[in-house]
Amino acid sequence: MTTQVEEREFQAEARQLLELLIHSVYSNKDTFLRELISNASDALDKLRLEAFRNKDLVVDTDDLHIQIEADKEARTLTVRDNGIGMTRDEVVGLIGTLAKSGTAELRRALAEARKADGGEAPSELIGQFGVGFYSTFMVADKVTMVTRKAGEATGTRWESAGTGTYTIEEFPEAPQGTAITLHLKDSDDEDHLYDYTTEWKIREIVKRYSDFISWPIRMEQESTVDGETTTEMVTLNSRKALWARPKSEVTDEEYTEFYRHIGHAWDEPLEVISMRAEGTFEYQALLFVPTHAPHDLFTREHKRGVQLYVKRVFIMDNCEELMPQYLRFIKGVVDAQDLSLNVSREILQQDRQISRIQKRLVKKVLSTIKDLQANDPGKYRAFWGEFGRVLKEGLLLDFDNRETLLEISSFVSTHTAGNADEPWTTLAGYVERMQDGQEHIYYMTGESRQLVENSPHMEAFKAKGLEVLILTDPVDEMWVDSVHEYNGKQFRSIAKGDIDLDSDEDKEKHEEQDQEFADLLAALKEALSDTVKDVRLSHRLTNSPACLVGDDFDITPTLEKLYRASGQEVPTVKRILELNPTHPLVAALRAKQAEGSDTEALKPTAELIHGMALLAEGGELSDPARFASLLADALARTL
Ligand SMILES: Nc1ncnc2c1ncn2[C@@H]1O[C@H](COP(=O)(O)OP(=O)(O)OP(=O)(O)O)[C@@H](O)[C@H]1O
Repeated sequence: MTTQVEEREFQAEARQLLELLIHSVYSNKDTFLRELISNASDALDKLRLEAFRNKDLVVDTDDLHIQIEADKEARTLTVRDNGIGMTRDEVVGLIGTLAKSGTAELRRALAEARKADGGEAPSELIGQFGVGFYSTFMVADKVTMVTRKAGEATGTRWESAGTGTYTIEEFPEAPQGTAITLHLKDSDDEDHLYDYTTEWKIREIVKRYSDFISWPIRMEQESTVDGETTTEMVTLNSRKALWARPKSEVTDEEYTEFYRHIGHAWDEPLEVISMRAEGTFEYQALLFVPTHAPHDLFTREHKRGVQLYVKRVFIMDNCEELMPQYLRFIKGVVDAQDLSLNVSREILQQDRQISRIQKRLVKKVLSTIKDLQANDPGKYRAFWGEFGRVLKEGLLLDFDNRETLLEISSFVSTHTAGNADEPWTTLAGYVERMQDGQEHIYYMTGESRQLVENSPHMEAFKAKGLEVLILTDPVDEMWVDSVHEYNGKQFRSIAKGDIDLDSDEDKEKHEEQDQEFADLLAALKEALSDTVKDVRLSHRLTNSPACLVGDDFDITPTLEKLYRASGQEVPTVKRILELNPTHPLVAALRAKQAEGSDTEALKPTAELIHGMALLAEGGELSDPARFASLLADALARTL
């Protein structure tokens, strides 16, 4: 059979990354072996599962393992597995391109670091990201991969020096699985580039990073007894499932490496949660709260959550039935004893035991966060900064745990804004600071802190020193509509409904003002009938002439925008224009009206006031050109 060697180019991003790795002075080069072993272990998991599910697949699963072969003379190191393997298209797609999350994030971080430094990016950055297969180019100047997908008749050989191109050809004699051979660079201890053909070095790396891998990692070992040299195959890893060992017997380092393996993560876990249930339905769980949020946490691509094992056998990644959406950042393993290996997503969805496990896991995660909040505020703040936005989705979705979620949530408020040490308040903190006679927890939603803080709606609250929660995450727009109270105190939007913070005495004055301004209000209402549903006097303004408010159950303009951005049709909600009777503009307008100016003449001013109110809260004018021309006319008349 003729095999044609084809030369191809790496995708542009992959080329940049390779360039970086080849010239990297990053000190921890040893991690390349962890990445290769991790990929091989995943490939073995996949094969076992596939063979179990697809009885027609002709594969030998008797001795699934990983083998490391070092050749001192040739200066090569090979990591071989007899796992699922890859087709030619998969090799091109998975290895030749760079669609992966971690690497995209790394490129972004590098570009940012470059911009900040104005020069070279610190190569230490690389070490914080899993660059997977590509990390081999830190230690090798040529990499050869031979692979055959389980069930396929022929294999593929891939080779690259990492300099922009790779070759790919058919390789009929490839055994099932994948063998990756690194043609090692010369060792240079100063550059942390060790001799990766030495047995002790390989042993050390496997022990440190991959001891828990459940498949045997084997290597030939030479020993000389009485001048006679013999070789034997030894297994380098203990293969102990970490979740089955008591927490006291596992070191932090072991947990970290395990977390990195299952979570495809590069950071340290913030918290480790270990659980076990015995009795009618036995399971063990090992969960991790990450330190950093992955960048794709808010995209549909985000997939890696909790893995399901059944009696030590890997069954599936991202088992949504075990962890609700709003805790999708939690990584880990649940190993259930009493499920069938054949279990499918459909079965899991209906399994009452599984939903019971989920309930317990959720309670445990939430109580861990609560403990952090009480006992380690620094860690809690780090957690909240990374995952608060996701956790708040639970306020909408998890009715059972709503109270706990409200307790462990934090918010920016007018009391905390700008305080770098204490940027958030809990609701308990807010309630403690409530003024005598204050009944509600006040909040305002909006697109940014600055817009909310400077919004006219805040004026009376600032004047009276009343604290307001500043809610600027998209999810805030949603939960405030379904969560009505915390500890008996109702939530109240300061941009909705009729807010009146004044005393009884003031209220009498308001009645008089309402009468005085009645004609003006009616005329403005008529002039603006296409845009607003009512015009009334305001009791929340002290400086601005006007603001726009919604009725209690109206959706906010920000929410309207969010719905539209997600492609949903929403009717435009007409709002209420509130005027400040003490503002000179409003007072003068009333005087003019009393003199008998007609509604037509009032119309341009009415439009301008409405436009100003919209701009003041950061809104968008529907016809900016018209607003500008009305403004120009009005100014011209003053000159
Ligand atoms: N030994 C292998 N056997 C089968 N497939 C493999 C093997 N090594 C890599 N692959 C495939 O190539 C893909 C890319 O591997 P790579 O190590 O670059 O990234 P990854 O493992 O997906 O991500 P991460 O770097 O975040 O761990 C893998 O997802 C897998 O599908």
